[in-house]
Amino acid sequence: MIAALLQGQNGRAFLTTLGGAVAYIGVCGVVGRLGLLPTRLARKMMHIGTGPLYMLCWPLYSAAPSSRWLAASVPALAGVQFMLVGTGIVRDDTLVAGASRSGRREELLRGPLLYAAVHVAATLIWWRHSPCGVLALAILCAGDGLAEVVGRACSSAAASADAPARGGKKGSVDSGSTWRRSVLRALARPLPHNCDKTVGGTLACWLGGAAASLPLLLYFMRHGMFASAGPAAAGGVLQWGWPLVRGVLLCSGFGALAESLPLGGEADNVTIALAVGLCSRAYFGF
Ligand SMILES: Nc1ccn([C@@H]2O[C@H](COP(=O)(O)OP(=O)(O)OP(=O)(O)O)[C@@H](O)[C@H]2O)c(=O)n1
Ligand SMILES: C/C(=C\CO)CCC[C@H](C)CCC[C@H](C)CCCC(C)C
Repeated sequence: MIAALLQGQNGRAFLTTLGGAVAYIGVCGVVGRLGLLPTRLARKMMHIGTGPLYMLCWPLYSAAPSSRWLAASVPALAGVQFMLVGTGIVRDDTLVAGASRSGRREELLRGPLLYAAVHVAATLIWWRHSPCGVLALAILCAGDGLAEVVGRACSSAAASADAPARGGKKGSVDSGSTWRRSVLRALARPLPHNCDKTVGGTLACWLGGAAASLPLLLYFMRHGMFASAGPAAAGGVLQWGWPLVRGVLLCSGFGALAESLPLGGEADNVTIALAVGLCSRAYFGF
């Protein structure tokens, strides 16, 4: 029965998605364990890459109603794996090295598990018949992921740009570095409503989320993924042009606003996806 199920188009699609998940998550783990990247960046690589790669597999599935369940079973299985490792039932030091900040297995039970749950929910609720799921996951992965990477980079670049000016001789700084220092200071400025996050990080979330969403939406449109909604869907917005770009920038802006909120913990994995999904539903209409 299972062999027969795995022989058809959906079986091949499932095995491709599962194989991709094992491979990509494994690579991130090895990168973290071998110290090829700092663990924080290895974790960001996993956070940023798994979602878009997962969605690239969606057109492989058939139009059968069961397809979304089969696709969603991959993040669900990953979530089970993270739960088993996070609780210590299964030992997987490579996975811990790739998915945790501190190297502690218990961390897998928070952000990563929520992230997997959001992927399951977005797949079952929106699947590939609506831009909501694509936007929610793309902005959660790319936007939220880049926010930390760019935000930290801006803060440290601004701090080191200011260091010689404080200690150097008067007049020893040329206008070019003055301009650069002003830009870095502006990007490193803390947000008025959340002093733990910066303007640069939030801009990266907004623009990075939009930059990841647009090609994915165009990829889905090219595969006729939204055709079931009918040509009049979204008032014809779902085609390359300013209305599409405007909608993506609006949804990504809502995602960046949600990411910037001082909610603490890993709640932003849910709030970003929810904010983007609702904004997308309001703008595109389905
Ligand atoms: N809009 C943002 C987001 C993050 N950061 C920088 O990245 C650090 C960590 O951000 P945070 O979102 O709290 O990261 P995590 O919650 O650890 O990451 P994740 O969302 O993947 O759980 C912040 O302290 C800040 O230095 C920033 O400058 N601006
Ligand atoms: C460290 C992470 C998040 C912290 O906010 C990433 C956690 C990874 C997920 C548990 C993996 C979920 C499964 C993927 C969505 C499936 C990817 C398949 C694709 C082909 C690589």
